[in-house]
Amino acid sequence: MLETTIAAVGPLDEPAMTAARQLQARLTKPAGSLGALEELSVRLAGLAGACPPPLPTPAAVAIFAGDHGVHAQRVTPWPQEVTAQMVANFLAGGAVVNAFARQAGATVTVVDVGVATPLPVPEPTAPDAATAPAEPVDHAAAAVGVPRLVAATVRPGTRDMTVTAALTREEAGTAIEVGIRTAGELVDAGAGILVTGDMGIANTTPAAALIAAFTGVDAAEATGRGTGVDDPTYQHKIEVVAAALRRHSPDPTDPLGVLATVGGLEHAALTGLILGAAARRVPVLLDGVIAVSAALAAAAFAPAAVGAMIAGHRSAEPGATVALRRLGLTPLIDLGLRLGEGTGALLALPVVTGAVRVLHEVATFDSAGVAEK
Ligand SMILES: Cc1cc2ncn([C@H]3O[C@H](COP(=O)(O)O)[C@@H](O)[C@H]3O)c2cc1C
Ligand SMILES: O=C(O)c1cccnc1
Repeated sequence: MLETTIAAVGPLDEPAMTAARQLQARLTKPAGSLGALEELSVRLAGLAGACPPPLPTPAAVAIFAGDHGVHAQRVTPWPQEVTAQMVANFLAGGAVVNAFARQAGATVTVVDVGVATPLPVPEPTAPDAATAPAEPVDHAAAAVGVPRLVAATVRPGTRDMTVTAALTREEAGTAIEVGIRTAGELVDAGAGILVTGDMGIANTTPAAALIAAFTGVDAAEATGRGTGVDDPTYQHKIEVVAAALRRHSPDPTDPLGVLATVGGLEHAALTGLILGAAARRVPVLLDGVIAVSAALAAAAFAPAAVGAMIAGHRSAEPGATVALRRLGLTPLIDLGLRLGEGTGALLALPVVTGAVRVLHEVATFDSAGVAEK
């Protein structure tokens, strides 16, 4: 499935991009006045092979959840059980990603690709103060439905990458295929854009290792404070990333090997989601540092996959900026977010929709009778 997906990832369609550039030039606004939205609209035309491209709606966020053996190295202050507890929170609709998904009218699919502790049994559905929205939900919310859980555990968490490979190549490949399958199901169900989400306590550590492995920067440049570690823990976390890189010397031209040795199950599944979206020529809106580390892997498998990627936001994690620079992507928003789950990407969704809506709805100088300069 990975091979056929990679083979299906093609270049952007030049005639559609030319048509979009020509249309942008005729719309009732000074040329270039919509800044980054103009180039985004051109790229989405190239991805769809049509001008205007379809509105990127409805949106579907896929949150891949997994645990990490490197948690044993004390790279995060949070207990591993929080991964499973947050999955339950996603399913109950109580996390930040749920609030932003309701706002954006996005569906939420949670894919357990390797949570190590049993998922808490969900409470009966009576809303309580913790999960009930403060106001009646608007009609966008009515479209999003109930968060869905897909059980696709490859193994209950990775191995500790400072001791051994986090995954076998086969396990990494299976997790990638979970992501490809998820992309296919969401697109078949009508999604016009896929949004990346992640949950996995300690997952900023393998994200940093992946970014260092694919870009060649050293561990200190790729590593951030994740959920917010203190100075001694931060220094230790950099050393953990450096130790994993020394142990495995991952080869950036072998993305499956990189994901297996220093990656994570949700990182691999996100790689598959991105490749699956690119193969179906549907845009994929990237969230934070976990998403962009997976995007580097996707680009290593299929360089043309970058054409389907939109950087939703600039995570505060320094590795995210390193990865975005390498991918040649400019994030749409920069709000100092460092949460993950898909939250930053969902906030950027109206920007993407706006970029495309312009091509559908804005009058031309001719049609509106507006004089040109
Ligand atoms: C309550 C809570 C909710 C979260 N939602 C996303 N993350 C984020 O933080 C984790 C990564 O940070 P680190 O590598 O420092 O552990 C991931 O689970 C990520 O999705 C959360 C973390 C916590 C604690
Ligand atoms: O950028 C992210 O996605 C992120 C940052 C910190 C912690 N968890 C996720």
